[in-house]
Amino acid sequence: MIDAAALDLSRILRRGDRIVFGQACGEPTTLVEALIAQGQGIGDLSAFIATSFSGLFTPESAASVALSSMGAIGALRSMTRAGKLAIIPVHVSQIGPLITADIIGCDVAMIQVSPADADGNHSCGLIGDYVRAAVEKARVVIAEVNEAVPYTPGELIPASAIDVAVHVSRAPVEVAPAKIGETDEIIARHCAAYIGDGSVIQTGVGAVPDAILRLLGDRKDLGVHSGMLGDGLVELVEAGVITNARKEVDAGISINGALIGTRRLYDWADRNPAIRMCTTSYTHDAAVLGKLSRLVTINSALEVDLTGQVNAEQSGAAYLGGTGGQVDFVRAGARSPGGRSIIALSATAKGGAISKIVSALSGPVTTARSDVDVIVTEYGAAELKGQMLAERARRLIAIAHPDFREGLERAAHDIFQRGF
Ligand SMILES: CC(=O)SCCNC(=O)CCNC(=O)[C@H](O)C(C)(C)COP(=O)(O)OP(=O)(O)OC[C@H]1O[C@@H](n2cnc3c(N)ncnc32)[C@H](O)[C@@H]1OP(=O)(O)O
Repeated sequence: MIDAAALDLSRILRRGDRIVFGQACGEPTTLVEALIAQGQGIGDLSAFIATSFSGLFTPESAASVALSSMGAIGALRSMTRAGKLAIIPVHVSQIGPLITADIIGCDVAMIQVSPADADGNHSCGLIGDYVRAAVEKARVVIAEVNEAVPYTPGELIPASAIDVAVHVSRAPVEVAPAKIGETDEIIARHCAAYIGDGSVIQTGVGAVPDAILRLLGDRKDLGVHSGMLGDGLVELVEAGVITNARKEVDAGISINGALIGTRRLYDWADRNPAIRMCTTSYTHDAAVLGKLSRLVTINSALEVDLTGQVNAEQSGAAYLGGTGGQVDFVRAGARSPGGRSIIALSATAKGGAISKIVSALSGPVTTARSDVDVIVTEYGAAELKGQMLAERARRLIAIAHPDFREGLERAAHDIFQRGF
């Protein structure tokens, strides 16, 4: 084990190496700082990270390492704005397999782990997801062993798999709960209506998911199977609302890939058998998800067109979101007996200047109209699964902001005049 000050990457990395970083709050910030400081001297380095909330990646850091990601999620928007982030459209379920197949290259894995247990195993702490795939593929594994990272059940990395262990004691990245606005609360009420006793929920983090969780205090035996969880989880588990008792698999355990929150969440998760951190090949896997009944998935988007095509990635030239786990979970929720998949978004953006229900998307299709189930805005829920195109347009216009409905009616008339 070495101290961070002694880390000389020029002795470990080779020119042209491809690096994979642990993501979200599992980002190894000491290693990222070292790479940004020393990368130019090594030369021609590239790296993949799925999301980043640290703020360490800036347009200037691109001089040390060329970064790619599945989107501009978290603090990566400054990078897309500056044209310094290469985007790989990929479902979260596929990131691990793409690393294993050497399509997302991984010569060096840079990860953050907890201190080792008595058996010499480090916990992946705040992130399960593609860490193991990176460790198994890399020529060199560099681990930031952080005393402040909780030991979470699930993904363990044996000390023997680590080539360079760097000892640190610093607060991991935290993401404070989002401020919940009036619109978020109304959207949350429409979404919560789909969550009953025994439902298994998947949400992202952010204002709407947090607002939904606050509305579930009277439900019984909720389950959790999610790609990420925030602070909102803790209260519902402690209140006995989330028990996972009725899940067909992983009964009694909240399944999760990433803890994205504050110290409160991290302390709660430490050696807590009520949670298990898993790989994305498990959290987002169709075969695993297919075993769960009453799965309700809730994700967000930038815009939805009148036929139900969902764009969660790009508005014109601005890359704002990402593919993420949306399609994995939309398909799973739609297939689950008694389950639903919800895309929740406010009806307008830019202070009400533009509608998010649109006649034509300004960016790519993230979720196909043939996969989409329920769209929710503050004006209600549009159930689209199995509906004809013209009926979809009627239902979506009904949940658009009133100021935009007339224009959307005219567009729908033009699009559907042949009677689709
Ligand atoms: C750890 C993991 O595995 S991450 C996996 C989870 N992520 C995913 O699944 C990826 C897909 N989802 C996403 O990326 C996000 O949920 C999004 C981008 C769809 C929505 O993110 P939010 O932060 O809730 O969106 P929000 O409504 O606040 O808008 C974000 C920005 O986009 C802008 N925007 C939103 N909609 C539009 C639109 N239709 N047109 C133009 N701009 C828009 C907003 O104005 C805002 O810009 P600002 O920051 O300059 O004010």
